[in-house]
Amino acid sequence: MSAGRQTLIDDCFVNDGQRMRHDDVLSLLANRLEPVTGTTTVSVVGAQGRIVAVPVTAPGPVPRSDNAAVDGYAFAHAAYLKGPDHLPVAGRIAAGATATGPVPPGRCVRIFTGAPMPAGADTVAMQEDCTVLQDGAIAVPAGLKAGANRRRAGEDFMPGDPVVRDGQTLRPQDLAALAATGHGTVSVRKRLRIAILSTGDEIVPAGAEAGAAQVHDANRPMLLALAGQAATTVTDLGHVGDDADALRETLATAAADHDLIITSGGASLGDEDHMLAVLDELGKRHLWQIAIKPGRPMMFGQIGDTVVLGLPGNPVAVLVCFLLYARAVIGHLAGASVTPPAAYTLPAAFAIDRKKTGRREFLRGWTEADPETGVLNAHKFPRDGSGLVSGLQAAYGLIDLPEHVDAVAPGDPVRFIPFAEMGLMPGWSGDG
Ligand SMILES: Nc1nc2c(c(=O)[nH]1)N[C@H]1C(S)=C(S)[C@@H](COP(=O)(O)OP(=O)(O)OC[C@H]3O[C@@H](n4cnc5c(N)ncnc54)[C@H](O)[C@@H]3O)O[C@H]1N2
Ligand code: MOO
Repeated sequence: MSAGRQTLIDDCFVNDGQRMRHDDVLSLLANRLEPVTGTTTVSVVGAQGRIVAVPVTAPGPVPRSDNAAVDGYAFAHAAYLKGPDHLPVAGRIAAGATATGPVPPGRCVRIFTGAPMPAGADTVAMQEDCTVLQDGAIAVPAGLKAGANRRRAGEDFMPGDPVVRDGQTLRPQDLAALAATGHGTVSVRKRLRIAILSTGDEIVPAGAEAGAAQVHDANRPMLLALAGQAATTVTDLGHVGDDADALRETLATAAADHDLIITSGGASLGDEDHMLAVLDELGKRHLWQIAIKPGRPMMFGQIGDTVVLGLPGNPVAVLVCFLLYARAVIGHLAGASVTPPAAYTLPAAFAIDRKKTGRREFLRGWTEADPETGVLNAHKFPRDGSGLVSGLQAAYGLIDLPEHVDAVAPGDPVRFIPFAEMGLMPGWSGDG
């Protein structure tokens, strides 16, 4: 974060106990956060996942000239309409060659896919449709339209057309567009510096021996993977116990050289939960307690100019809070355009007899076609516990039940947000 830049407004306007609505949390994050990353120039090769800092336009037309879309024979359509259907071959143009020409009327040139159209030719007959006659002339079938099998200069990009816009996260096809329009480099945001910390006396690292009262640290590998994208660098701060001094020191040290710290655990008000007190002591808190389930005790604040997100300890709350809020925070700080994920309205394949109104709930779910009707339904993981990592694995997305809903009957329309819409892509295997 640049020195002297005030990213967050320094007031703690949320009273403890007063829970903020989901939409208001998103507005708060959008209003209080701005990009903190500088810019750098990188090669187009390998730039996937980086965030565009400066919009790019096409300097010239693409294709750069009219060219053949197929291997075959190029000729003037007007002469072909009037003249004989066999055309002597007047030359040959391969892809990459300079166009010769002009092609004399009533003649054709041998041409290959991607080769520039010679002057005097506007139409290409595909070689499979043509016959090479004994005298070497080409018999062209009747019925070809003017301009057939010809690609026009600029039909993909005209000079000045936008190629990528600022705030856009570069996808492989965007790299193709940059390269196709002649760009070898692109100006992108520098990587956002994120630190990840687990808290709790009961936590032991993945792979360590654990007693019956201990819990393996599931959150840290998940958060490191979620936060570790091309547009970020991620520091693993490991784990601290329920010790206010150790937590204070770890957070203060990390704040010196990170833009964002994400913690999990210790977010509520138990005697061993220290996040709230330590954050209040070291910095400012802007939010604690959201009217959602899971993830209610998430906190958002700052230590100096470093943003702090204190996620609850339950792994389900961690994933949900990351996808709903941390992703938006990272986007705002890293200079990305932040847009709400697309949600699909689908019939519920489950029932919920009673839901508390005034609270937004995000259930773990997936979609499945009804075997009889073929209609896609939303299914929910049968158990709701916030500690169930297996439910996260079974899910393909979140079922979003708004505040006013008090029950769900089978067939009721519900909003389903696929994980892929929140940046969690399924892998290569068919079943995610
Ligand atoms: N009296 C109240 N108790 C609880 C409340 C409440 O409002 N009043 N809220 C509940 C809700 S909702 C949640 S969520 C949790 C949040 O608690 P904390 O953020 O303080 O988290 P912990 O107590 O440290 O841990 C909760 C749970 O998660 C396990 N955990 C923690 N870290 C990890 C990790 N890195 N990997 C795997 N599992 C982890 C931890 O062992 C606990 O089981 O509080 C409820 N209680
Ligand atoms: O809301 Mo707590 O976040 O998991 O149940």
